[in-house]
Amino acid sequence: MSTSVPLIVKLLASSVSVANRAGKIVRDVMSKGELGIVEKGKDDYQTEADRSAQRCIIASLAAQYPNINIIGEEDNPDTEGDVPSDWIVIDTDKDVLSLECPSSLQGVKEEDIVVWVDPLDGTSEYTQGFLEHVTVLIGISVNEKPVAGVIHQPYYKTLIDGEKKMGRTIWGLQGVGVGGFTPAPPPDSLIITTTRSHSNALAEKGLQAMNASQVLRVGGAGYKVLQLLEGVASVYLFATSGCKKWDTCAPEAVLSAAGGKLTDILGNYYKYGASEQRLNKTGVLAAVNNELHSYALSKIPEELKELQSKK
Ligand SMILES: Nc1ncnc2c1ncn2[C@@H]1O[C@H](COP(=O)(O)O)[C@@H](O)[C@H]1OP(=O)(O)O
Ligand SMILES: [Mg+2]
Ligand SMILES: [Mg+2]
Ligand SMILES: [Mg+2]
Repeated sequence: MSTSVPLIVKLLASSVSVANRAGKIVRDVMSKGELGIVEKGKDDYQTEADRSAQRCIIASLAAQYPNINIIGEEDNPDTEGDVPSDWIVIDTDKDVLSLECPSSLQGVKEEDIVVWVDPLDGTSEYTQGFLEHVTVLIGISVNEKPVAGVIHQPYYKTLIDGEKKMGRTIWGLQGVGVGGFTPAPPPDSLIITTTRSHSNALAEKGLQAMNASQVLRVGGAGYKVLQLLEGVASVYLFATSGCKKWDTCAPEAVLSAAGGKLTDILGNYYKYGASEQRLNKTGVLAAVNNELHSYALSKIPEELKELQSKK
C-alpha cells in the first residue's frame, strides 16, 4: 500500500511518528534526572535528551530513506554505536498518510530533499524547567524551500476521557494545511513573542521599535511559532543572529502551510539547501499572515536592517 503514497506524504507521516518517540525520550531523560549537560558555547547547551532524541530521529529516517540528506543540530560523537532497537521507528501516522499530496510535490525524489532536525528546541528552557517551551522539530525542505514539517511538544498535557495524555504533534504540508491542533486568529493588539534566553542589544532595539502592547519572552523557535498559530502572539521577532536552519525549517513549513510567513528581519526567505550556512545571520521575523508580517517589517528601523545586512 505504502508504495503508492507520494514520498513527501510518507516522509511527513514517518516524521510525525518518530517525533512522538523522540518526545518520549526527552521526557524519560528528564524523569531519570541525569541531564548530562555539555556547554557547546556561550548560552549554548546540549543534554542527553538532545543527543538521544537526535540519534532516534536520524537512525529511524536514514533507515527508511537512505538517499535523503538529513542534517541534525548535534554533533553526536556517540552515533557510531548501535541505536537501541526501540528507538528505531518505522511506523507512519495514519492520518498524515491519507493526505492528498499537492501536485507540485508529487514527483519529489529522495535526492531533492534535505531534512533539518532539531531534536530538542529550547534546551536552555529544558534545563531550567520551562518544559512547555520544549519542542522536537523535523523540517522537510525541497529545492531549498521548507514544504513540510513537524513540531512536537512533549510536555503538552491533555485530558482524554479523564486520562492525562502527554505530548502533541502539529504538522504542516504546503498546499494542504496544518493538523494536530486547532489554530486560532491573532490577538486584537500587537503582542510580540521573542527570546527569553538569547537576547542582546540588537534584539532589544528591534523590540522597542515595534511599540507592542505586550512582549512575551519564551524559549524555542518551535514554541514561538505555536504561539502565533494559537492566537497567543501576533508576531515573532528575534532581530539578531543565533538561531540556525534546524530551528526555523519546521516552524517555517508549518507556519506557511497555515498561511503565515517566516523570513529574516530584511523580509527575505532563508534557503534550506544542504550547502547553506547553518546560521540564520539576519534574524527572524514571523507572523500568521502576510498583512501582519508586512506591518512588522515596516516597523523595523532601516538602521537595524543595515547593521544586520552588513554582518
Ligand atoms: N545564541 C544562540 N546560541 C545557540 N542557540 C541559539 C542561540 N539563539 C537561538 N538559538 C536556538 O534557537 C532557538 C530559539 O531561540 P530562543 O529560544 O532564544 O528564542 C533556541 O531555543 C536555540 O535552539 P536550541 O535550544 O535547539 O539550541
Ligand atoms: Mg542547541
Ligand atoms: Mg533549536
Ligand atoms: Mg536543539
